[in-house]
Amino acid sequence: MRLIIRDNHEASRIANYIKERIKQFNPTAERPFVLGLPTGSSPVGTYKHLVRLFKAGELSFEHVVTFNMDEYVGLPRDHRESYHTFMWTHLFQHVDIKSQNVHILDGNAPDLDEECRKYEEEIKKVGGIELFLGGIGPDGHIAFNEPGSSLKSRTRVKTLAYETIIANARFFDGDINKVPKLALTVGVATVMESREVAILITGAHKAVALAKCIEEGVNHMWTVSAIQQHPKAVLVCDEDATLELHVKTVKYFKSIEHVHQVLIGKENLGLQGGVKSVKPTGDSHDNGDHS
Ligand SMILES: N[C@@H]1[C@@H](O)[C@H](O)[C@@H](COP(=O)(O)O)O[C@@H]1O
Repeated sequence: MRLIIRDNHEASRIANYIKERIKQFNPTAERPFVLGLPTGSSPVGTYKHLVRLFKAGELSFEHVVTFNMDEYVGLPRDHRESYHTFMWTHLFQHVDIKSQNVHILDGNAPDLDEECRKYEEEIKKVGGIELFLGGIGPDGHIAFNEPGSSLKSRTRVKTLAYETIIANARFFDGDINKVPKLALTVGVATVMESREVAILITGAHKAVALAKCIEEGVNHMWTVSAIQQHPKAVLVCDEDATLELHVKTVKYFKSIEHVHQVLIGKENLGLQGGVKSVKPTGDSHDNGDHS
């Protein structure tokens, strides 16, 4: 696993990385690039840059299939805070993605369990997720996999933790009563089965979660910690999010990153398998498998 610490949340680098991954994959209608996507404030800048790249003619979503992480239950699809509205507002309506290639769980489906089962099936049908971009909650949840979720969980209905309801009240006029109490979410295993995972973590309010995630063991009370067992994972965080980490941990990951940048000879997210001639030894700074 890699930890990349930036002074600012460098949305353009992440967007560029996604662009590069899609281009390298060279997707076609028969073999699309399958991208997992989050909502929340963390990815907004990344989506803005992806739109910019599309408008500049540098990126096409024509053969990209997306699966979103989660959706509230019972919120009308066209509600301003539904994740459907979020995704179309921030990304999909601005790019050339085909609407049939967009997958977002339907929180108003008559049979929610069936909706979740079908979602997993759809993911399987397209050959699994290539790259899952994600965010976390202050309680360390990934998607809506709240503390105590099984690390083997699949897409299902979840009751939101009180902490999450409070955190998300900012989107509902600060009124916790307006925040839906249930959501549909991909499972921890659904995310971890994707071939690559990139998680954005910003802000001091997520510092404890980041520390739990990388300095302690895999634990269902901090579901993002499951990422420790992923063979190709990266966490991108800002300085504020590192506040609860040991100085030694921060120095370690910064030095790894520094060496990596020197080896590849150029600034990039450090996610790419750009080292062709030099094979560094040890974990976290190899040819891009981030293990
Ligand atoms: N279910 C979503 C998560 O998928 C998201 O990662 C989290 C973080 O949101 P933000 O980026 O706004 O902090 O918010 C919600 O809880």
